[in-house]
Amino acid sequence: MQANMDRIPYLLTPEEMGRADELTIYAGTPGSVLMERAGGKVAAAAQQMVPDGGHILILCGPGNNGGDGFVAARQLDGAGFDVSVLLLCDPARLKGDAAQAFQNMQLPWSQLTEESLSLGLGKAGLVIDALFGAGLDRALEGMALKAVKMLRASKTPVLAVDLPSGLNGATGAALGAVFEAVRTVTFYRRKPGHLLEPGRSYCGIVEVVDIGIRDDVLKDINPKTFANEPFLWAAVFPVPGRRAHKYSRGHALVFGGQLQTTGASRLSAMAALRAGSGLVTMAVPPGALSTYAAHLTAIMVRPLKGEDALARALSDDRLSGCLIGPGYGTGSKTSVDVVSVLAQGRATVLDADALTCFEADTQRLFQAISACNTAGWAENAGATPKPAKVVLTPHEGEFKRLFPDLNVNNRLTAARQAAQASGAVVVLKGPDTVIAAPDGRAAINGNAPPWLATAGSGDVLAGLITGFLAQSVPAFEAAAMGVWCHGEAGSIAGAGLIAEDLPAAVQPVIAGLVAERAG
Ligand SMILES: NC(=O)C1=CN([C@@H]2O[C@H](COP(=O)(O)OP(=O)(O)OC[C@H]3O[C@@H](n4cnc5c(N)ncnc54)[C@H](O)[C@@H]3O)[C@@H](O)[C@H]2O)[C@@H](O)CC1
Ligand SMILES: [K+]
Repeated sequence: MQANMDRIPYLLTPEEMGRADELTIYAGTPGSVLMERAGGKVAAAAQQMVPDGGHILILCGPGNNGGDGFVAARQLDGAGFDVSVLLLCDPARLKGDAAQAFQNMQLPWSQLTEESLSLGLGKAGLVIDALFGAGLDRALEGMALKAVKMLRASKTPVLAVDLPSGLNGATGAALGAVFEAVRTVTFYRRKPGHLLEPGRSYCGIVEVVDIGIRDDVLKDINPKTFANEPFLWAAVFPVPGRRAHKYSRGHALVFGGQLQTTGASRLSAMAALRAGSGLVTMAVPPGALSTYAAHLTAIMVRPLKGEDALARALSDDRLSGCLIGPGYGTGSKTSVDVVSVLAQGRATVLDADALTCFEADTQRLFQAISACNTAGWAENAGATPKPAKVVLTPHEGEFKRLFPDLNVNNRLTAARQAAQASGAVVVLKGPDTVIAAPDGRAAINGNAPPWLATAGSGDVLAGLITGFLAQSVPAFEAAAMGVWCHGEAGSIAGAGLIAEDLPAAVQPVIAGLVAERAG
């Protein structure tokens, strides 16, 4: 259990981290000891960043983040480095462990002013930002704000303690001006703000260091936020057994658009096949059938013909995952078809047009999702919400159309609230895609290269998730593995990629995951 908790990529909000500190202190490790270890690790990082004898300027704030700075100053001085300490507040304001660390420092210090900072920057090879960490509760102002501007102009590298000052650790939001670090040393576990933009861009390289907090505390805290890394879903990653056949590996149904827009859903279907779905069928308008057929080989194509075409397409019991939306059109027929698909109770991904068409009537969508989630369960099968079967994959614009009241600037909370409101797993796409489940779990993705911002990339993602759903992977994990594989495929395809390159690039990603699991 302990070994596994080590590997689960938990992210702790600053409040949860405060609780981890409290529980550790309660269990017998004084806060001053934690601070000593934290400051020591910061000093060690600083030593790697400046040559022996280099000058290090340490900016210390009024709380425990500043306390870590005092400890680092003492240890760096002891190791022979030339350090200057600039204090933002009156030392009389320091309290508790930080006041003690200041006392123990026994080094000359100065007030942080424009003059002292300018003097320090003239000789420093590194600045340690120990102004504010988890306790920041408002935008930087006064001399802290001026310091951000002066540091930016001086181009001196910054090592941030816990978080670059000015950044909200829970949301990754800039509360105003923020220090730009080349490296951030944080304690015990990463915080959401290290992965969510713009926070991630301000942090530089994030290093997580051990300060002696034991994983036992996690049982009390029960964190529900994770980095989207393979350990999160490796246990349910679908690997075919030796006796597998194509019918045992799932059958995905992808709905295709009209003749003018066949490309989007074709990309999705290819991706569903690459994700490992044993069979993929496309249900397409009869007038576009020959176009689809001419461009697809391993994927079956069926015409959606006649009044009950949709019902017939959905009647195959072996279908295990559906995707509707890419290139489907935003007319009222789309919303009717989506409701019909969801009424079948199958695991389903709704993307693009299948989201936009509900802009004026989101309740109808949420009711259809609820019906999908409960389909197949006996009415008396417990009152608890049923596991989500539906995945929504909006980009920010689509998200705002479906959830106009939610604040997309706080992407983690917005995605969580959207998942709760809709009863679906919500994949809020972006450079820091957030995957949120109605049960409160959320994962933040960090491996997507900016080259993925290209036409058709989202269609591939929707297809990957559908392919995993079709193999009976639960919705949250299917969405998380789809997003991760998409990011890795983007890195493999590399600079200059186009969406057509992505399905093939998924193959080495899957091979790598399987090899890692075997080894
Ligand atoms: N025992 C612990 O709790 C540990 C805490 N550690 C450090 O402690 C930090 C958290 O310490 P604190 O909770 O004291 O918080 P901070 O050190 O981040 O600062 C909180 C103080 O700053 C003030 N403040 C907040 N925003 C301000 C603004 N914009 N302008 C001026 N003043 C502002 C607050 O009123 C409060 O007095 C962590 O980030 C980490 O660096 C580490 O030493 C490890 C152990
Ligand atoms: K800081």
